[in-house]
Amino acid sequence: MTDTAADPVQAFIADTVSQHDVVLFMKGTPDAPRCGFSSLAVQILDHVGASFVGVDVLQDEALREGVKQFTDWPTIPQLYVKGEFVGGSDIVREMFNAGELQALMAEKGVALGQVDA
Ligand SMILES: N[C@@H](CCC(=O)N[C@@H](CS)C(=O)NCC(=O)O)C(=O)O
Ligand code: FES
Repeated sequence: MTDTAADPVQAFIADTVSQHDVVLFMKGTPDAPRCGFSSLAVQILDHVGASFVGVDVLQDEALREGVKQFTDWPTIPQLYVKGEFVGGSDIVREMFNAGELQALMAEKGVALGQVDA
């Protein structure tokens, strides 16, 4: 367990995932992903119509490492829904293919098919 109060990067991650329903820590931005794994996660989120906040870990080395510590998951991308870690691109793809990603969003009260403001 990391002490978020003592670590500003951990605190930033905790705040970000609590303030936004759907957050993708990724390489690059949703409009310009800089890795195929991040690109795949973006495409799936767009496809299901989920509005999400993309956080580019390539902008900050401490964030790139910190997000791995946050949920003890070694890679990027990382998807969070309502503050809970869902998985990386393999898990997101498998859940999408099984209809489970859409079900998870519905279960957690995340509106799909909304146009970004
Ligand atoms: N199989 C992984 C693919 C993601 C992956 O392997 N990411 C690597 C390359 S982009 C990574 O984050 N490595 C650590 C790093 O770049 O800091 C998934 O399901 O998300
Ligand atoms: S940046 Fe090389 S695999 Fe993601």
